[in-house]
Amino acid sequence: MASEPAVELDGVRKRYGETTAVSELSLSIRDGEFFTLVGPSGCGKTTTLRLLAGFERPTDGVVRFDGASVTGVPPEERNVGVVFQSYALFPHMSVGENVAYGLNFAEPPGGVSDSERVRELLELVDLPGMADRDPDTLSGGQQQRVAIARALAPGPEILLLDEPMSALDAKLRERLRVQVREIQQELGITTVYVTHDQEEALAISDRVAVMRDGTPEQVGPPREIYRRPTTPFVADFIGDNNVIEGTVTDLRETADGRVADVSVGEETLTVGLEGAATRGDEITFCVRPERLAVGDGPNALSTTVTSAEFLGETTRVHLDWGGRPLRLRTRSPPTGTATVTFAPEDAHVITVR
Ligand SMILES: Nc1ncnc2c1ncn2[C@@H]1O[C@H](COP(=O)(O)OP(=O)(O)OP(=O)(O)O)[C@@H](O)[C@H]1O
Repeated sequence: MASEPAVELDGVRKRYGETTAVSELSLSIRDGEFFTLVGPSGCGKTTTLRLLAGFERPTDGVVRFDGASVTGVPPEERNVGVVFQSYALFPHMSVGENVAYGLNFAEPPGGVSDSERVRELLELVDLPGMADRDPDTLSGGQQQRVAIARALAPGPEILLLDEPMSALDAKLRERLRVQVREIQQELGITTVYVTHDQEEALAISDRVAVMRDGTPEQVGPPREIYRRPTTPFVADFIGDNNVIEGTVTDLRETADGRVADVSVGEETLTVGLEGAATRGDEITFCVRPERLAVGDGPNALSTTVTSAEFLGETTRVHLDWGGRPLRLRTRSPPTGTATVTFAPEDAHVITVR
């Protein structure tokens, strides 16, 4: 028999007066999984995490850990470790005392002494020998790792992280996210992570839920979310994308598979098709900027360059295609006018109506 999900939200809704913070929230998170909630500000990520931590009680629905309801169980009895956006370390305590505080008078797991547990944890978060330091003398990234060590001190079964990197600069964030993933893998701890940063979400997660207006709009592994967005919102929010709408004028079989001819303004484009469609359907598809190429080929679009952003290895070029904006990512940016093309199989159909 398949084991129970480590964490389950079943038909959860949370209202604050007139505001619905989360609705129709049903998610199953597997044991040992690194699961990320990503979405724009106000989509209900923090509320979801607070429901899991036990700081909030759902208006409707059930929260389960390992198959058992914890809906009315207070935070201190949930066996979760929580790390917030701000490090919230106690400035009058040493690093080691901060970590030991996380034990909250509980016996350290594994029958070790408090000081041994602190030593183990500081090693885990790559701050060995820092126990006597003042938190003020550490960098933001190091302080956040102390906060993680403190949350892990009593050996929780679930780790909850709410935007733990948002106070750090970009370089530190990139380094810390790798460290967080390594810590999580080493412990194999079920982790729920909240971020508004889609790149961060793709980089560290086993699975991602893209949230919008209090509901997950798509749940899946990073590659699937990136390659096969199921809604225009996900296509647009995750990574850079060109989302295009048109009308199906024909359906054909080609050597490369089934395609639809799609009328977009004055032009007809050909896109690969996996699902069903009929002539006259309204279709929304997307093409990633790195899948557009300058030159001749199928789906040749005449464009004008409006601006370009140098990103190092590649340049993001903003194009105007008959009044529609398009983005191209390339190592050899065009100037002036450019014909760009994309292969039908590089178009991903999002919706057909
Ligand atoms: N305690 C509260 N009282 C009233 N409304 C709240 C409360 N907490 C959250 N909300 C509202 O619920 C909605 C979801 O908020 P939440 O903080 O969960 O979003 P979020 O995705 O975490 O946003 P952010 O990325 O800005 O933190 C918002 O409209 C917010 O204003």
